[in-house]
Amino acid sequence: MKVLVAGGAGYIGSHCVKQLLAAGHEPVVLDNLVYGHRAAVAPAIRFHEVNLGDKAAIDRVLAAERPDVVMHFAAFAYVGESVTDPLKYYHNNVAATLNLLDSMLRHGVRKFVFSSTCATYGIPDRMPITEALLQRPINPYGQTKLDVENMLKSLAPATGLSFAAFRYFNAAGAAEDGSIGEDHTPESHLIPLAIGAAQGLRPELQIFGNDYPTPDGTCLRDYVHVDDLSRAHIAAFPLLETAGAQHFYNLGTGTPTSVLEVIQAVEKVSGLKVPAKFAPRRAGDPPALYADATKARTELGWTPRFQTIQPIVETAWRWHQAKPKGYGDR
Ligand SMILES: O=c1ccn([C@@H]2O[C@H](COP(=O)(O)OP(=O)(O)O[C@H]3O[C@H](CO)[C@@H](O)[C@H](O)[C@H]3O)[C@@H](O)[C@H]2O)c(=O)[nH]1
Repeated sequence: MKVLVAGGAGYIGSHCVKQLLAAGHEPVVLDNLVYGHRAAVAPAIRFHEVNLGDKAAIDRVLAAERPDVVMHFAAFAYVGESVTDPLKYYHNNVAATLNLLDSMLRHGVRKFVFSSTCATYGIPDRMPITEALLQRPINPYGQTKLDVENMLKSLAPATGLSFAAFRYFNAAGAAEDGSIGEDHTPESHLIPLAIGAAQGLRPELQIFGNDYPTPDGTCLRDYVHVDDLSRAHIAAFPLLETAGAQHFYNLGTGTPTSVLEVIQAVEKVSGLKVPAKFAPRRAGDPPALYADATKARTELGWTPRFQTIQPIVETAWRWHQAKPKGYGDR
């Protein structure tokens, strides 16, 4: 398949591009490089430096490339910031996606894979989370992703668009060869911050809340390896052959891991101490989120190779050791 990967220079997108190549597909990357890194995409891959706010530019790319499938990873994904600047989230996560879909449909491209999130569930009534649970996001990040899911649902019957929307739990880890990994500027995610603190490259880690109703008082999350996520996207291609098909899948291991357990894993893997202190809760953080991914397992044959936090942190640690100096600078 020829696959246009929007956000292909970002964290999850770049890992997916690598997996697409390995599976014999033809990825083409579209990215504005505001958060992505050119160095995360192999030089041989065709690259369009385009902002999804620029409708004419997207149109030109779609007309020139005519891909079989579009995968869409380009979005803002920092939960804390979504609380302080929701408008930015509507521009970048909803309006930008509409531009992309509009252009796709005008050029007869009707297969779409969308990065959604477990943040669409908000604070769920039950755990683990199945796809059937009510979606009631508690931050604009989750809300904008749910808005796009709803947009896709209403477009599919009318336009023949077929799509798979993946509700990721916490994407984590790095390519096993250490070539690419997580690097956001500014960084807000737990594992890179904990590793940076251990290396003495970042300030002491703040643990956001130790009074949650969880076994050790810190939030529980479901950390899923980025290569496992990527494999699910590729496994969905056959489903997109049916015009108007709509698919939603949770992607997580089902293993709940607390913030303190992540810190312990980083200390064990690195042999270093993570300097950390307790801080107030962060707005918009649900106490616990972990997946029931039975649907992806049965319908896509998807089984995550990484089931627990330590081997995931091992890949992240390897990447942080290998990362070229200045990689995230701009
Ligand atoms: O400096 C930090 C950073 C994070 N945390 C905690 O660590 C956990 C994980 O946080 P983070 O790595 O920021 O991920 P989440 O906020 O859980 O958000 C991720 O998980 C969402 C689903 O909830 C995804 O959709 C988002 O893209 C992704 O950022 C949370 O309990 C945070 O409160 C800290 O204690 N200190």
